[in-house]
Amino acid sequence: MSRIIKNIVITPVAFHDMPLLNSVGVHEPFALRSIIEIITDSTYGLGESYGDSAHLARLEKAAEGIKGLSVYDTNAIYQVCIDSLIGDTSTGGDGMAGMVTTASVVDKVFSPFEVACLDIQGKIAGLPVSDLLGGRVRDSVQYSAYLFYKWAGHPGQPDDEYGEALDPEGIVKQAKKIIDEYGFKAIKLKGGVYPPAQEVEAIKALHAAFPGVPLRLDPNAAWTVETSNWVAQELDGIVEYLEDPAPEIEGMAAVAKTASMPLATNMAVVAFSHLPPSVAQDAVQVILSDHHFWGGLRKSQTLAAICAIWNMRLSMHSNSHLGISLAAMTHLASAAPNLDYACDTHWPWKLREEDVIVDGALKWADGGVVVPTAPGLGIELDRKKLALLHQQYLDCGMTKRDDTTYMKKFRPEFSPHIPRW
Ligand SMILES: O=C([O-])[C@@H](O)[C@@H](O)[C@H](O)[C@@H](O)C(=O)[O-]
Ligand SMILES: [Mg+2]
Repeated sequence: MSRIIKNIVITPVAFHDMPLLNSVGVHEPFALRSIIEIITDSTYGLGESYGDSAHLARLEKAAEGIKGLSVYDTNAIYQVCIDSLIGDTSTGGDGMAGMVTTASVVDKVFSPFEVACLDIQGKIAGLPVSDLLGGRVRDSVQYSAYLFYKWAGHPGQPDDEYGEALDPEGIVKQAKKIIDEYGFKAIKLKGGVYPPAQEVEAIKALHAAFPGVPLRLDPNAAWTVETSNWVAQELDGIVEYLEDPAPEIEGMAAVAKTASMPLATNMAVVAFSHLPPSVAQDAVQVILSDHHFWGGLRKSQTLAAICAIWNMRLSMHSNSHLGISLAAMTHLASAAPNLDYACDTHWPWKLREEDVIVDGALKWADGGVVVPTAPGLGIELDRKKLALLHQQYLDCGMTKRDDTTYMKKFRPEFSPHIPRW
């Protein structure tokens, strides 16, 4: 099988999303992604990334330089990504709505190409990607029930299947529905939406409704250090970790001094250069890895190794995504021995039928995804579905994720300023 990259096709897609609330606003009716196909003479490999226009332009530029390289030469591919960004002055555009602002742009651009190369390497070797990463330590990867406060439906549209969740009762109802469907064994609540006392009440209601189930609360840095300390006291013995209570490494370090539970982050420590100051201050005890911005699967393994050395634990972050990302996340988590928290996924918030991969390769069972054992990522592109979601991208007219502007359309007084409480 040929190892030389002959062509790269990048297709922007849009899929329906529900009105999920967070500290910066509310999800729009569609989430955007980019689907990356690396093509050789004999096969193809898949990657998935953000779909904002600025990110798409960066991917396209890097792709030009990557053509002609070998799928095994990921060092050269990384260098092309570095070079292609010289003089890039565009800002943002990563599809994270301003919540993860200091991740490495090079790592974000490189990631989907690396995943697609590993997909091809696995196909050539006749081995699943998990084997290329050192082998599976678990046959199924656990995910958490990722709960959101949400409106019943997008304004002006019918209610969606999950309906409204604006108080503790609504959150418990949502948890029951998601857990009934997927069997999740850990629960995360996205906070930073209501005053902390109400979110604490929601966690306590979940604790009462699901005794013994590990819980997490993530306000996306919407609280001051003082407020975070109060929440930490209230949730002592109730949450397995508090995620990004306060902004920045310094804020997290100040909370960590008194909080009884570990602090986790996908905002304060999002690049390798953030690790030394964080470790020095013992600011976070759990890193939420995310191969989309930590530079792919192998660099995520480096992160896992660093966490093991410095006695930090590892979990996994998620944004809205499709099946290619879920496959990559699952292979990575299956081969990371110290990734023993249930990973985050936005999966339940998309329509089941909306994806770009052939049905059946990713199987949900008991709150987890069974690690595919077919060569590569173990998934195939469904070109008809890809064309549909690409058409949806063209028709929806969105070119970037902007939760804040969408929120302001309905609540003009809304401000995404943090810390808010
Ligand atoms: O999708 C959302 O609203 C989340 O808030 C997401 O954007 C965050 O990046 C993420 O899930 C998190 O854990 O912070
Ligand atoms: Mg988070």
